[in-house]
This record gives sequence, C-alpha cells and structure tokens, in this order.
Amino acid sequence: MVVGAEFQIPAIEFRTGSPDLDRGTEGWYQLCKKVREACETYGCFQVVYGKISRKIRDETFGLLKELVDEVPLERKQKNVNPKPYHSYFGPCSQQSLYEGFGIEDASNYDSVESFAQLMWPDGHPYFCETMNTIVKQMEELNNIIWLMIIDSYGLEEKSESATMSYKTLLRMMKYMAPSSEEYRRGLHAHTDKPASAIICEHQIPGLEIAGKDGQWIKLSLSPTSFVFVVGDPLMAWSNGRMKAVKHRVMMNGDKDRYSIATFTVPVEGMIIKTPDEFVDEQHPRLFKDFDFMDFLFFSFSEQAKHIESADQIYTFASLSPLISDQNHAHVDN
Ligand SMILES: O=C(O)CCC(=O)C(=O)O
Ligand SMILES: [Fe+2]
Repeated sequence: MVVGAEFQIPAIEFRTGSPDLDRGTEGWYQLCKKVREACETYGCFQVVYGKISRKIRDETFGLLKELVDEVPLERKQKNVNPKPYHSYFGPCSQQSLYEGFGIEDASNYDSVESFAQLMWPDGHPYFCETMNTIVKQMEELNNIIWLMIIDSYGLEEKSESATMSYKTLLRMMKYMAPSSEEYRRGLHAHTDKPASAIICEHQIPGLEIAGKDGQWIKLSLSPTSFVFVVGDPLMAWSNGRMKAVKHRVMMNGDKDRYSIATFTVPVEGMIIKTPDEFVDEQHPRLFKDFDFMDFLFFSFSEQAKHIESADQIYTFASLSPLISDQNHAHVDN
C-alpha cells in the first residue's frame, strides 16, 4: 500500500545567515530538538536549505545527465572501488532502471578529478569543480546536522564519544523512466549502511519511506530541500533511539529521475560505540561495539544476502537477537 500526500515527513528550515545556525543560541537548541524528534520518530527529515543554490543544483544535474548519456559503458565500468557501494552499477536484471556511480572522499578535489579522468579524456574540469563544490556544501550541511544531533542529547562535552572521522561518499544516480503508468522498482527497499545520508533529487519524485504500519509513504520534496536519512550505524550509536528508516525508489511515467546522495562513511578502523549516556535501566545496551568497515563488508556479503536489510545490523552487532523483531515493522519490498 502506498500513502500519498496526506502524510509527509517534517520539513525543518535552516535559514541562511540566521543566528539559529550559531551553535549555542536558543534558536540552535530549538532546531536540535526538531532534528532529534524527526530522527527518532521517522528516521529522516526534509531540510530546507537555500544556501545550496538552485544554480549549482541545476548545473550538477546537467553534468550528471552528460555523464550518463555521453560516456561509453567501458569507461563507466572503470569506476571501481573495493569498498561496497562505492563503484559503478549499471542496469541489471534485479534493478533494470538503476544506474549509479560512486566517488569516495568526494569533498577532496583530487578524488573527483581522478574519477573524471577515467570518464573523459580531458578530465572535465567543469565537472570536477561543480561536483566538488556541491559535495563540500552538502558535507557542511551534514556537519551541522551531526552537531545538532550531538547537542540534542547533551553530549557536547563528551566530544570523544560523539565525534567520528568520516569521508563523504558521493553517489550519482539515474533511474530510467519505465515509460508506462506501470509502477516499477528503481531501488530496492533498504536501510542505509553508512552512518547517515543526505539525498538531493531533481524534479522527479520517487523516494518512498516505510511508515509505522507497513505502508509506503511517497515523499514530495520542495526544490530547495534535501532529505537527511539515519543509517544503521547512527541508529546503533544512539542505542536504538534514532530510527534507521527503510526506503526505496519507485518509478512510473516517462521522465527519468536523477538524484545524488552524500553518505557519511566512517574511516577505516572507526569503532561504533554507544556512549554510556544512552544506557540506563530502561534502555539496556542493544549493540556491542563494532568496526564500521567490518559491518559494511558484512552487509554486502553472501551471508547477508539472505538477511533482510534492516535486520543485518542486528545479526552483526546485536547483544540480544530477540531485540530485532521488536524494533521495526516488516514491510514488503
Ligand atoms: O536516489 C534516491 O533518492 C535514494 C538513494 C538511496 O537511498 C541510496 O543510494 O541509498
Ligand atoms: Fe538509501
């Protein structure tokens, strides 16, 4: 079942230049509260963020279209990375509408340049500048949201247990139009394996999140919005307070959908550890400490193929196997 416009996730505005974005002000703490409530109730929210301009969004998607349409498949397939979810995926039998590219550490200009040199003989400097700029802006937005999460739990002073070194993975996606009124899957239902994600779509909707009662909610986003999504590691870090929301992309009609997403990928060796502040008698510790990269590899392993996406974190790191069934509703893919 899909529910349409009658229900939407919260939209939280981060006004450019507003003192609300200065850490420690009253407005800041009001935003912290909204962010925390949205992440705990829905596992995601829309952030209205005009600081990333319409112009750069349009330029980004123009370049993504050029990449998809003009670069030959042999070159696209050079976008490889041993880390799961970091490489090129072309349309395949399970996901015939989806095409996606990955750039690890994309807020670093050199990473974008290395990618572009594989795709274009001249290394396409305009592509590099534009992608690197939008990723840096999305990373800045992500840093604000993470600080708000930390402050919303009063963990400002506990910086060692709350800070995390990460690299930003950029994924650039195209979902082909099914060219019919038929409703078809663009991306399978999943919870995100990186700590969190920020999604930016271009004009064509398609993202859906799983609601409490197993229904799918189609998101309708404003052109200045981004969607922040809680991933499994952030859920585990918060001792299950924040929800890792299941989501998917569904397509219909005759227009292709383009989107980009920046993922918070903890660096090699980062241990996800629930701070003691999240644990008390009513909230026993749910997860053991785990190495993020081991979890990422596990969730893309043969063994994990047989485990539902949202259950993988419980199989990998739960202290009590029973907990998984109580914590999330099962919905069909
Ligand atoms: O393209 C989208 O809107 C969603 C992408 C997504 O959920 C993912 O890549 O994990
Ligand atoms: Fe996702």
